[in-house]
Amino acid sequence: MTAMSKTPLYIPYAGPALLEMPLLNKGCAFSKEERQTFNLTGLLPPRYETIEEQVQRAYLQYSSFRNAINKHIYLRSIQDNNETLFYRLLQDHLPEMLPIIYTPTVGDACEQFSDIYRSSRGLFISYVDRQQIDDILRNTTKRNVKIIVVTDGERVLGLGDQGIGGMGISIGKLSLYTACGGISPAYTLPVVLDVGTNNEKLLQDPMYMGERHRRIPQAEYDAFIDFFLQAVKRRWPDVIVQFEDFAQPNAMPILQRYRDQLCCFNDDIQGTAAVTVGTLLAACRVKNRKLSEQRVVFVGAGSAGCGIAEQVIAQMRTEGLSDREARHRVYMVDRFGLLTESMTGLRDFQQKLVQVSNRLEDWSIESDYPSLLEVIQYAKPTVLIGVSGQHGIFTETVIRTMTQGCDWPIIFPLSNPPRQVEATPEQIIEWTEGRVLLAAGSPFPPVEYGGKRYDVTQCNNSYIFPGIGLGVIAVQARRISDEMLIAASETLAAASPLANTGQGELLPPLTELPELSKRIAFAVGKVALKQNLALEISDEQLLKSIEENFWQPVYRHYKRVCF
Ligand SMILES: O=C([O-])CC(=O)C(=O)O
Ligand SMILES: [Mg+2]
Repeated sequence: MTAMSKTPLYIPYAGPALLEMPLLNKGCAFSKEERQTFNLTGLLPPRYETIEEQVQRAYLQYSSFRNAINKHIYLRSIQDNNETLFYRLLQDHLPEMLPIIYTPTVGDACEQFSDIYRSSRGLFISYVDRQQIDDILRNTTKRNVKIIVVTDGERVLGLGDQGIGGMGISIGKLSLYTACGGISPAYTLPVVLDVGTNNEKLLQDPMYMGERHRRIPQAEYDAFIDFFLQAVKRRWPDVIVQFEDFAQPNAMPILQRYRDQLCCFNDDIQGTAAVTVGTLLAACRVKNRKLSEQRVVFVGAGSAGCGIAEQVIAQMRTEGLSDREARHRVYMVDRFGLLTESMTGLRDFQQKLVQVSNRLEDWSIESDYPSLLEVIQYAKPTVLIGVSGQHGIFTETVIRTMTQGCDWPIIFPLSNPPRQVEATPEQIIEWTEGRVLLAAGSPFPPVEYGGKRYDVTQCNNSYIFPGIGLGVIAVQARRISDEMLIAASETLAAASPLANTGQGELLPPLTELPELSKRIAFAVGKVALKQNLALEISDEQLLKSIEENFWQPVYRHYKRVCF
């Protein structure tokens, strides 16, 4: 794409200030005429460059950094200097750069946020500033925000409480909304709510840039979340709010409280569920079996695990099982073992997923609750999903025992980043002797085993959320329903190269993410229309709206206007 996009942009900015606006800056791609018009002559090296030439230089510099975090810092500095160039660079090198701006390197960027901080991006909303919330939302230069990713930094990936370091994940997710979902960066806003941190290391760290106090009490916290969301609604009534990396005790209650009040969703609960069910459906298609025939064990019964489990159950019901039958097929294992009806202290959403005791009567178990290994021995699962954040919890014995009980097990170690993974793809391939349908939550390099190369499918939310955002914007949906998420999963499963052709991976390559996001957007938009949650438009108009909303990293021609 070398052509400039057609319509000119009328802007009142000029001189050095224009070069400091990342949404408008073009660096040496400002033409001679533009340099005259906007008082830029002499402020830039004299050569006029194309974006391709700029990408070439940036890529050379990028490649000169050896380690991932330095590459991340470099890319983020381009993003803060010239967003069009940043996204064009990403577009040209998507599979290489996705792990740098997103999982896994974004985890390091969150942990080291204050150490590597360079320039401002997004909004830092502190509890102490809450009375100024309306002013804060007016302080951003972005007037027409369509997607906010907000975190309170309490459970960043599998890395726990990172305080304001959570800003890194809000920025990373929104970069994917643009790179893969075509949402213009002018419409996105990363937010971190600073409600303190319980991370002692951060509280003691002289570099830490957040408020230095422990997390505020629950009642104040709940009121603050409400205060924030009401202010957001006043400022941008139609915005999509994506909740990201909230800790378990808050994630589900916030979603339940607000999902009928504004257009919001929780990526860790619903995005993870949608991508996992989509990948499971693809794996079942490869095996020529239904999801409702599988027995599924989850390791990790937090909001992510329980969210996926509910979505699996919903899918089994659509395949003809009763709710009871479906729930019998799903086993949740947490720190203390299998969730059973005799277990106390469970949260509401866990309570619905317990196994009834009389189904376990034949099991001979060693302590109060069956261990993971005992669940594998007695329940004989065909699917094993890890969302525990516990590295090494899928031991060799666990995997070998599972393999004895079923042909072609489906095993998804989903915890992020890679050092938290339940077992590495290499270990799982070795212990199953290559007879496994595998997907991991983070990117992993291909595995050589028995003279064969196994590419590792990445089952990550990034296959889902950019398409949902695009679909919601294209039809101006008012809410995000479960049915819209199911449509996203089904669209993903239908795109599985392995299921469709017997070749390739379970999910399409990352290079296809933009095209896949458009297909997901179409499916999501159609469901929103059917449910009367959106504008009344035809299929052709929907397709057109998706294309029109899909922003491309191409410089526009500028004309000068006065304030
Ligand atoms: O960011 C990712 O890669 C997936 C995700 O939401 C999480 O692990 O919290
Ligand atoms: Mg997350």
